[in-house]
Amino acid sequence: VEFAAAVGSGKGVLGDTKSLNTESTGTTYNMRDITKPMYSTGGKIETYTAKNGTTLPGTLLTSNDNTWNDPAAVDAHYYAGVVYDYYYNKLGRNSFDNAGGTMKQTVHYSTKYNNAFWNGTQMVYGDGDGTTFIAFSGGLDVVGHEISHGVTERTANLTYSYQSGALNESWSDVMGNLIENKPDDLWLVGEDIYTPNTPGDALRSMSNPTAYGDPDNMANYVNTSSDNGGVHTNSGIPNKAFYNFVTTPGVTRDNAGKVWYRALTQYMTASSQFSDARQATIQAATDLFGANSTEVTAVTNAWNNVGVG
Ligand SMILES: CCC(=O)Oc1c(C)cccc1C(=O)O
Ligand SMILES: [Ca+2]
Ligand SMILES: [Zn+2]
Repeated sequence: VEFAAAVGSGKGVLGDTKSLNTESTGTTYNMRDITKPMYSTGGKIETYTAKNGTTLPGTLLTSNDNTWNDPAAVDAHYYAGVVYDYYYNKLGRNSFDNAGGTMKQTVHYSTKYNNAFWNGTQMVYGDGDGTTFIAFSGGLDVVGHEISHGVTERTANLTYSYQSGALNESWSDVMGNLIENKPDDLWLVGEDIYTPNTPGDALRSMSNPTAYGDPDNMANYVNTSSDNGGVHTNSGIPNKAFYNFVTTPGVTRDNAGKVWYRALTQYMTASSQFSDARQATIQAATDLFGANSTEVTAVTNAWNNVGVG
């Protein structure tokens, strides 16, 4: 039987209704998006549920009427499509592996699980405990962050500890920010899924890392062994460098993304340190816009401002 692309709908984690790309089998519907360019080589976006267990990928979500009542799954599916589109349309990357690999995500992983992660082949989202976090797929910057861990793993493969780990984290925050592109709280990370009872807070701030206790200058680099050498804290320094760069007059968000992506995929390696990231972004900006471009001047000043010379 020929399966066909269909459009269903469902409410997301924050109660908003979204249209979903699904697959009709003729009698039922699968949460499977077969509309992306990667489908020409068999690539799809598929969403599964772990039913609060830890077996992956779990069970592919189905519906008998193409109306979907699992908010975490609705957002995971829809936002994965948004992330695919950004990488394909803005950066020319065809899925996380640049080979049209099927993007799989599993929601309802474990119980009250306050985390989301890329496990090397797929995305995994916890539901949160309902107080510190709600379902992790409910934040587009979070979904972009997590899938970008997959991109990083397949490219520079930045070792997830100390400075290279902080770069790994920062590049995920940057891509999540570019993909979410939310004007009202542009620079907050994870605001949609963090502490539902405390409006206006977030996991991190890229414009003002110190507001959340994270450094925004090399002079305040946190020397610690916890959290793999402070990867979620010291990311404030490259995050602030990106903020400086992208907010420089004449630098567009799209062009800033092109510079950061080219640096990651062409110049950075597993052991890259902050100074190597500075050099990689300067070289990428030079490649793309010329040695005397606004972008080269801006990115150089951006790193100088955070004390990375
Ligand atoms: C922006 C998403 C994020 O940082 O998620 C994590 C959380 C909440 C805990 C531990 C690790 C991560 C991660 O994805 O790095
Ligand atoms: Ca955000
Ligand atoms: Zn991360």
